[in-house]
Amino acid sequence: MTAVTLDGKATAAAIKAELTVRVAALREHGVVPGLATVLVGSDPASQNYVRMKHRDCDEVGIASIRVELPEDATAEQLRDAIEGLNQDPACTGYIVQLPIPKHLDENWALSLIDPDKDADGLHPINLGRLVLNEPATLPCTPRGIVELLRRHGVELNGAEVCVVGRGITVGRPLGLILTRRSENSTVTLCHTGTRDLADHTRRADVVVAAAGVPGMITADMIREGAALVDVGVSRVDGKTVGDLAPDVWDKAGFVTPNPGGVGPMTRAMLLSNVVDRAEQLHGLRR
Ligand SMILES: Nc1nc(=O)c2c([nH]1)NC[C@@H]1CN(c3ccc(C(=O)N[C@@H](CCC(=O)O)C(=O)O)cc3)C=[N+]21
Repeated sequence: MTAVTLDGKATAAAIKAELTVRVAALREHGVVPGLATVLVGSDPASQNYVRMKHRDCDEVGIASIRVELPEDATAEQLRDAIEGLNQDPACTGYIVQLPIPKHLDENWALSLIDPDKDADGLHPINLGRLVLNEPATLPCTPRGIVELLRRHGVELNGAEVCVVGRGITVGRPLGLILTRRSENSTVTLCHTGTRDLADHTRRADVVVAAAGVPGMITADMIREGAALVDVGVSRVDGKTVGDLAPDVWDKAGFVTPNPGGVGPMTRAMLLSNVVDRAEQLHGLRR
């Protein structure tokens, strides 16, 4: 274990402390930020994530609203729930917990969210703003990864970053964020169609593993001293397993533990997006 730990849990705690101050200031202006979650169905992992998000809200003083729909909810019920939150002044930001049951269209549901209350940054308007270099609410996991690297002094300016995975919540938006002038990285976005993955990961100063394939990034695939970010969440024998193999710790310079890395940062950035939204909705920023 020679690598420095990119401690997401501790960094998230520091961010939550900063947010607590901003929430208190909002409350002094008579503004109470409120995060709502829409959970469709009863997947135990999703229930757990939603529970953690509400616990985080309590910690920093954000009010929280839970909306729950049955597994067999109709598109009309989901639309009514989303439109209800768009109209609800107590809700300053919200998310539709993904995945939703297969009979419902995820992109359709995301498109119904008021972009000004989109705490996940996954509404097409916000993703479009990101592409266009306009101010946008950014997706929580990519934002959390950038923040975690920055707070540990990992250089992104001019760095070669290899992102493994082209999903809508992580890989694709992360590539867009890192190639902005403010981050200034050179990004290689790898995926299941990549011919020689190791050829790309070996050249990288930073590897972000967001493929969801347990242990797929091994020590022989990375450059000595590289920073490694593990986004993978797979269940193997009742344990959470990431995309990094344990042997990377002896070769890398920085590694995110998993759990305790990207997950807590994702939740902290959700809170941060809610506070940003509440400040903006009430004319206190931007
Ligand atoms: N609309 C939407 N937004 C999301 O942000 C979203 C989503 N849907 N669907 C599911 C994924 C997954 N996700 C996680 C967040 C935190 C942890 C997390 O904090 N994990 C802890 C461990 C948790 C445990 O103890 O089981 C850790 O890594 O240390 C994990 C997973 C957010 N997601």
